[in-house]
Amino acid sequence: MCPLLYESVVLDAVLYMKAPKSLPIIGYTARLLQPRYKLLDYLARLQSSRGVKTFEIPSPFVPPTVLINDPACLEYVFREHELFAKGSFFRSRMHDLFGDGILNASGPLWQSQRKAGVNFLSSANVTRFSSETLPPLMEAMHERLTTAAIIHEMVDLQELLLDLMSKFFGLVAYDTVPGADQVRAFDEASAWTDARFTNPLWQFYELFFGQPLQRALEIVKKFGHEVVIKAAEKTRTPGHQSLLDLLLARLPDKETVADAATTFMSAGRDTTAQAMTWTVYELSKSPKVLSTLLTSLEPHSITRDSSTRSPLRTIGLHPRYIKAVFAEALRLNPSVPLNMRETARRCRLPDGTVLQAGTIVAWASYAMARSSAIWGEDAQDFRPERWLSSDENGNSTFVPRSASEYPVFHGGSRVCIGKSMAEAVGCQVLAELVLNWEFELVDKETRKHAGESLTAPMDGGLLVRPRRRVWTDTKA
Ligand code: HEM
Repeated sequence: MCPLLYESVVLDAVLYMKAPKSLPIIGYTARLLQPRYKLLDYLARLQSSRGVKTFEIPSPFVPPTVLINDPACLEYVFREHELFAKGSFFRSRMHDLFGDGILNASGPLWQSQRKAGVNFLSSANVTRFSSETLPPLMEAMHERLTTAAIIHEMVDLQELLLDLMSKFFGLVAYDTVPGADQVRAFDEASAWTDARFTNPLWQFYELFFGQPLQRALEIVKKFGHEVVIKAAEKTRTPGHQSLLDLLLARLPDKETVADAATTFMSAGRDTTAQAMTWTVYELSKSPKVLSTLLTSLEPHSITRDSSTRSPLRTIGLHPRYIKAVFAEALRLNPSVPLNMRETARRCRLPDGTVLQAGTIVAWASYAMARSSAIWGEDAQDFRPERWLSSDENGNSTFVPRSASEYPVFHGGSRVCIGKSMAEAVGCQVLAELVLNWEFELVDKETRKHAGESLTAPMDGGLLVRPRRRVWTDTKA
């Protein structure tokens, strides 16, 4: 027998295991069609019972798909980014919404957008945005919470945070705040796009029922087009280049710039707002962590008037603990809970699994976070301390984990370029919120889970009753 054929048959048969409880003929189709959070919980259970093995997820309607769980395999995927590409399965589903925007682009178009983005998200800009653009927007949010507190009204904190981030990213990237209709249209288009990944008959379905998607896409595209025209006509401020200026200088036409702009907005706004929402949720369930957080923040805060405190606005001065809280909340509630690549040619994963060209390689950050093989027996617990190590003088250091164990911001050459921005803004807003507000969950009993979207919004929002935090002395 030809050695290549022998390897393919034997290794595929031995190591290419089907995930358990796969049904005959339809395989995993029913599981893929169930609500996203059920699929994620199932994948987490699979990982905790079977460890970090690679599984085939069979479905007759999609290309061969495997789920990888081993950080060594994911490290290989991140390292070999040309072998594990975005692929036609991903791109065809994302194209209507993102066109040739960075998340969907490859080759020179990707490189140009990445350079523009990295340039734009320099640490000087991140500091400027979080110390100049954010504070007035936070003021407006405080006012909204104050009104709610006075009249004992409940608010959807997720909605407020999404609104805050829409305004923030709109201002820093485009000098324009998107309207409510535009934000709603984007959210709707995102949910439809997400459904394309699990509904094998999406083209057929959209032919009959896809009008809402078409309407939403029209609004999103119009917004992208308008901000680009506005930026192209604007007189430049010397020494100050907006994201759009950088994109216009590097990309071939205005349509691609509009796609790129919409993609950047989406990559930053939803992910960061959702991460903050899940962090407040985790804190509200863990009073001990909240109390440690307040104690850690207090020396780094200033009293602005009799009732309001602000965290110091320099990122470097944020105590380690809030960074650990944010990282831990994201670990358990990753903004991109499930991700994928497609093999460009036949290859073998580090665990021996042989993959044919055109195989979808998926991984679930949500499930990996719950794996005791990766995080230890308390993997399921919200424990920010796991990110900190203390020396003999009690000084703590934040100890990052590798991208392949903690793929929340992806890894390799397509690692998220907004990580520092997300951490700076996330920690800033969270510090300001917890220093000034107590949030009582309206529904304490029901476990919250992610809704249907390309990212992980909290389904049903985060309904809270805000109350001013009272600082009686120097301690919380
Ligand atoms: C908590 C917040 C965030 C999380 C969890 C997050 C996560 C991710 C992940 C998982 C990817 C990889 C997507 C893929 O290629 O499959 C990614 C890519 C990206 N992110 Fe973020 N992100 C966050 C915030 C931001 C922010 C604030 C920005 C910018 C303003 C941003 C800009 C980008 C861009 C441009 C890419 C594409 C990179 C490339 O393909 O080369 N992200 N992010």
